[in-house]
Amino acid sequence: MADSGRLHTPQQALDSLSNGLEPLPLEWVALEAAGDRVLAQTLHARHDTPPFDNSSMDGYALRAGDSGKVLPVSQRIMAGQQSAPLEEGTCARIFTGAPLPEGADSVIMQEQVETRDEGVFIPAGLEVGNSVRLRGREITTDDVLVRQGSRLNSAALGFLAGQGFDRVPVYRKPRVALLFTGDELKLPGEPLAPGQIYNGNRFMLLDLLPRFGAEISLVEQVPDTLEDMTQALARASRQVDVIVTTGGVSVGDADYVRRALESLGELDLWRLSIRPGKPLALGHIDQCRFVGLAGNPVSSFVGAWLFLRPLMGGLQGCEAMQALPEVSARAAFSTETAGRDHYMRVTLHWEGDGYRAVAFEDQDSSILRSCVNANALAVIGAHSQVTPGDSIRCLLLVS
Ligand SMILES: Nc1nc2c(c(=O)[nH]1)N[C@H]1C(S)=C(S)[C@@H](COP(=O)(O)OP(=O)(O)OC[C@H]3O[C@@H](n4cnc5c(N)ncnc54)[C@H](O)[C@@H]3O)O[C@H]1N2
Ligand code: MOO
Repeated sequence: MADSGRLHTPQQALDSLSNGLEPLPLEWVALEAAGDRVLAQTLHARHDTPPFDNSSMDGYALRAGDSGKVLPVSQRIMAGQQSAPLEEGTCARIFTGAPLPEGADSVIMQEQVETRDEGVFIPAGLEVGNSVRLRGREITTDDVLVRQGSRLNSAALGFLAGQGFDRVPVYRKPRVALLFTGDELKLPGEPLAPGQIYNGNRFMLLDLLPRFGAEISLVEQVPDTLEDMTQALARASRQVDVIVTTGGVSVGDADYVRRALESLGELDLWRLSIRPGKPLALGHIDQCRFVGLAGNPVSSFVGAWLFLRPLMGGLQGCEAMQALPEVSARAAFSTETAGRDHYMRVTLHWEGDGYRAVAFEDQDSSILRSCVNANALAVIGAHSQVTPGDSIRCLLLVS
C-alpha cells in the first residue's frame, strides 16, 4: 500500500534545518585540542615557511659554478645550526634541513660525490637550486594559511604549528542532549525481562555525534508518558543547542514526542519520503533545535548521517559538512523500491576501474547489523528498479 500523503523530501528537511542557522560563537582552543574543529577566522602566515633556504639532502653545499672541481670542505652545518658565509672555492658539509650558507646556491647529495684527500670531487653540470628548498616555498608572510570554515585535520594542525600557532579560533561545539524514548529499553549490564531490549541507539549516537563535532552534554532515558517527555524537553531546551530524540515519533499510542514538542515549541516538519527514517520530526523550542529520529536503529543511524551531520556542520560554520561526498558504483544486487527513496547500506569495494556496491542482504530498518560494515549509503529513487551492474549513486559515510 502506498504511504499516505504529506511526506517531505530530504531537501525540504535540510532547508528546514538551515532556516536561520548561524554558527555558534567563536572560542579559542589549544592547538592540541583543535582536531576536527572548524576555524572561525581565516588565519594568515606569520612568517615564511620554510623560514630560511635549506638543504633537502645530506650532502655538500656549494656554488653551482664550482661543480666539476675538487672542493675543500670549509664548514659543517647540521639542522638547527647557523651557517657562516661560504668561503670562495670551497663547499660545506650539510645535512637535510640545515640552513644553506650565504653564497651557496645548490646542494649535491653525498652519494654523487667522490671524497679525495684534498676535498670532495663534485661532478660537473650541477644546476643552481639543486636540492635546495627556498625560503617561503610553502607559504610567505601574510598569505592565507587556512580559511574560516575549514575543519582542521591532522595536516592542518601540523601546518599551523609550523607557523607557531599554539591556539586557534574555532566555533563552539554544538551542545546536544540525547533523549531516548521506549520503556522497553535497558542498558547493557542490566538483565532483560521478557519484551525488553538493549538501547543500541544510545551507544551508536554517543559515538557518532561527537564525530560530527557535537558535545553530548545530556543523556536521558525518558519514560513513555507525555508528561515525562514534555518535562525532559523543557529541561533540555534550556541547556543545549540541539535536542536529539530517538523513537516515539511515529503514530503509536506511546509516540508522545511530537505532542510534547508542540506543547513547548513548534514542529517544523514531520515525515519524509525516505526509507529508512520516514517518521523524522524537526522543530524547535525557542532557540533550541529539535531533531526526532525514528526509533528503529537503522532509521536513527541513517537519519543522523543525513540530517545531524549537516546540522552540526551548520552550527560550526562548516560548508563541507552540508553534504556527504558522493561516488558512483556498480550495484552488486537487485532491488525494487516503492514510494520512498531508499538509502541502502552498502559496502563499496574498489575493482580497478570503479566501485562495486555490495548491499547487506536484510535492509529492514531494525537490522543495525546492516550498517556495521557499510561505508556508504546507496540512494535508490522511489519507484525504481536496480539490477546487478547498474550504475548507482552512493554517499560516503565519512564524518
Ligand atoms: N502504523 C504505523 N506504524 C509505523 C509506521 C507508520 O507509518 N504507521 N512507521 C514505521 C516506521 S517506518 C518506523 S521507522 C517506526 C518508527 O517509529 P518510532 O520512531 O515511533 O519508534 P518506536 O516505535 O519508538 O521504535 C521503533 C523500533 O525501534 C526500537 N527502538 C527504539 N528505540 C531504540 C533504541 N534506543 N535502541 C534500540 N532499538 C530501539 C523499538 O523497540 C521498536 O522496535 O515506526 C513504524 N511504525
Ligand atoms: O522509516 Mo522506517 O525507518 O522505514 O522503518
